[in-house]
Amino acid sequence: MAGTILDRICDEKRRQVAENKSRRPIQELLKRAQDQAPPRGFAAALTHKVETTGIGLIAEIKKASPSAGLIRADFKPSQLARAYAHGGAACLSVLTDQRFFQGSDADLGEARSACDLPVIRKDFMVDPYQVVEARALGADCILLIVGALDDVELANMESIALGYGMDVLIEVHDEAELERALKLKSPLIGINNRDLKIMKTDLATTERLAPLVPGDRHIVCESGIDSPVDIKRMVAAGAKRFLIGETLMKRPDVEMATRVLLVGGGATLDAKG
Ligand SMILES: O=P(O)(O)OC[C@@H](O)[C@@H](O)c1c[nH]c2ccccc12
Repeated sequence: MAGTILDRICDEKRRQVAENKSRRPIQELLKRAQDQAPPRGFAAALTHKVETTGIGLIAEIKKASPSAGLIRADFKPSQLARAYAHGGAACLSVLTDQRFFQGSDADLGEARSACDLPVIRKDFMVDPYQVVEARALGADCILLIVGALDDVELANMESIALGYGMDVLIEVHDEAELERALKLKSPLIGINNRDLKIMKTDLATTERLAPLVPGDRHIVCESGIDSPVDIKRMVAAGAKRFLIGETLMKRPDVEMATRVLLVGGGATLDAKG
């Protein structure tokens, strides 16, 4: 049987990383990573918004995806970053994968320098080289997808990221993956409502897994959130942190859409409104 979409993406990623390694030796990246200002504090910014407004939003900058195709034609990462910041997001997520999401490393730099929000490099990490690359690009957090990595790879990449002072979002989709995620150090546990193996979303995933997440970890409810009603449903399931892309990226006025979603979902306004 042919592999899943996730397998295909990761195979392609391994090819790209091999290419990048020969083009840009790790020594060069290590130096660039070292020259960066310290990370902005991704998990801390989320917690701050949760404490001040009730909801911490990671707003995603995503031009296209394998499941949706082209999401937004008018795509300017710096403008979108400012809109999300003014709309009340705690953090940004920037897709840097080119082949499947039409993103780029440059998008991350543009978004991050346009505002003061912490940024997660949203990509498929299959090699420690990419963690150093993320820091060299200025990323404040990385994503590790449990379903794509073994325990040794996860622990290794997590420790490199934590060593740089970055945060790590550990993404799971089922009970077995959650159990493996809980062996790691990072408190940020992303429950992906989208099954990356078949690209279908179901909010019941968060309802099923949230009760199994210990109180010292923070649930990030990811994917498929369409409306304030969905937010309220996920809050009732125990989520206070959200990762939302498509719904916001499809709206012409992204700032307004962000605010409407947050306030409609039950967030109170903080000082910035
Ligand atoms: O656009 P949505 O349905 O709101 O989802 C955002 C985010 O959760 C999704 O883009 C995502 C979650 N995990 C990923 C891993 C790789 C690529 C993308 C993702």
